[in-house]
Amino acid sequence: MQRHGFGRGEYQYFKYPLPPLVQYLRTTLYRPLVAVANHWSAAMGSDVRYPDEHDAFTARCHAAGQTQPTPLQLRYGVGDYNCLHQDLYGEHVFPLQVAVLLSQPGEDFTGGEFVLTEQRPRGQSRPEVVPLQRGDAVVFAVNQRPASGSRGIYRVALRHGVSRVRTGRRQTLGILFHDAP
Ligand SMILES: O=C(O)CCC(=O)C(=O)O
Ligand SMILES: [Fe+2]
Repeated sequence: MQRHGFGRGEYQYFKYPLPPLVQYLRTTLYRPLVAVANHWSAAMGSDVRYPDEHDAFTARCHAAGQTQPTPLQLRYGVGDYNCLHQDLYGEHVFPLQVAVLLSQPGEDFTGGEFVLTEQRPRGQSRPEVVPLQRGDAVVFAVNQRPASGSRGIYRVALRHGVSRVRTGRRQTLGILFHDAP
């Protein structure tokens, strides 16, 4: 889990060409997320805009030397966990990512909860556990998202991780839309 952050467990990045299902999920999930990404970018005062199709965004990553695919499979056994982290690898960052739980909580494993923390400016981090069943996907911010308060829009910084697996085995599919150098 070194490159992925820190923790205990196995992870495996897919290579190009991606398995057809992973490729399909990456390109089709991208489309509805572009509107959110562009809205967030404008709200946070950034000039970055994301193209409608994932191919065009991949071309942008590749032109900047970010050519390594980032979708990955993660496997956690007893005692494994994933420290709170952000999957930032280069200049080009698509601000949302997806994780799909491939195992059934309570049957295949216990513990191993998907955890997010949200940090408001000058604030402490607020934890959030996202309850997932096998086959559920969670869409979450890679780095920052805008939030509105009484004094306008401010940035919330997110981190994500997985609490310790207590019994069994937990598997996930992680889909990031930017590639890595
Ligand atoms: O195993 C998980 O639920 C989270 C994996 C992860 O860190 C990711 O998909 O980026
Ligand atoms: Fe991650």
